[in-house]
Amino acid sequence: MSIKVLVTGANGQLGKTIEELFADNNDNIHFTFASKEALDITDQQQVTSFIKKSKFDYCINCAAYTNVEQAEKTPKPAYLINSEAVKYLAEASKAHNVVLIHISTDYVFDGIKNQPYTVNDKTNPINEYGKSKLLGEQYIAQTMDAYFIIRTSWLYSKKYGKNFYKTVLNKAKAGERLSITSAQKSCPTNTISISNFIYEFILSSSKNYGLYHFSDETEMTWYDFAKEIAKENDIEDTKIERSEAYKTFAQRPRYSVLNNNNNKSW
Ligand SMILES: NC(=O)C1=CN([C@@H]2O[C@H](COP(=O)(O)OP(=O)(O)OC[C@H]3O[C@@H](n4cnc5c(N)ncnc54)[C@H](OP(=O)(O)O)[C@@H]3O)[C@@H](O)[C@H]2O)C=CC1
Ligand SMILES: Cc1cn([C@H]2C[C@H](O)[C@@H](COP(=O)(O)OP(=O)(O)O[C@H]3O[C@@H](C)C(=O)[C@@H](O)[C@H]3O)O2)c(=O)[nH]c1=O
Repeated sequence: MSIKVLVTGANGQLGKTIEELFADNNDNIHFTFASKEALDITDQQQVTSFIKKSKFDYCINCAAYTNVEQAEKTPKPAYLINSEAVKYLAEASKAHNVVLIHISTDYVFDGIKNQPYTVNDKTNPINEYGKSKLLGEQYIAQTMDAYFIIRTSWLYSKKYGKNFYKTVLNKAKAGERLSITSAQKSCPTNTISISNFIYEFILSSSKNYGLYHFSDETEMTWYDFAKEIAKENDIEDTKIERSEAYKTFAQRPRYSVLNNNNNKSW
């Protein structure tokens, strides 16, 4: 029997990675990749009819509002996409027996802890993006049982989307001087790693639903990460300067390493 999987927000960096890795597979898993244009998750009617029509087994929600700076300035769209629309997905998934796989973020934490955050740690987001993502998590947990919420950190793809890796690489290649903060620490996570993690849930037909943490394992600051990016691409890093206080509009957690070994399932 084939397994039918809907991927929302399919043109983002995670959606594109899942498509590249798994669209052609020998596991009888049939993916439908829906871009924002094909399925706007803030349109409740569209969400309901899209999910009802195709009898999906899983929905991987890769759609999100991910501009942390802009969310702080004009929060409304972030709440619409990261909270309200997630509720629509949860309600439609529940009504049509679809398992919802939803991606969340290390920014649900305040960063005051000095040890990796477990799924049992108290959330306390310090910016609007983090608050909107936490509300999305809460809507799912209030609405349904058959879900996987996977929190990850500092996601990057070397190929797709807009992210820190590509920004730094492009600026460094162009010979620009970069001032990069060392005031935050977490684990950059390649979209390939989390795509594999997600695929395993589907392959295994796991019913250990609940909240998970998944990140790559190496802790570093953004400054360390920028240095790594230069090194990996054989670019001279003399123009990458450490900054203690790079000015931003949104606050970020000082420390948001996730503990991957203590997942909560039921
Ligand atoms: N990026 C990161 O560092 C991290 C991301 N995450 C989470 O991982 C998940 C995937 O993120 P990532 O791939 O990086 O995000 P991207 O921003 O690369 O992709 C998100 C996609 O969602 C689309 N989208 C926006 N609004 C809607 C809508 N109303 N309906 C349908 N699609 C929409 C975007 O389209 P468009 O661009 O046209 O608006 C974009 O294609 C998200 O849940 C994010 O919160 C978690 C931790 C870290
Ligand atoms: C571009 C740039 C950023 N920075 C700082 C700003 C910020 O503190 C940090 C990272 O900047 P960015 O804006 O790229 O990253 P940011 O938007 O904070 O990344 C976050 O995105 C959301 C979606 C998540 O869920 C998080 O896990 C995390 O990945 O680096 C510099 O210090 N120098 C620079 O030249």
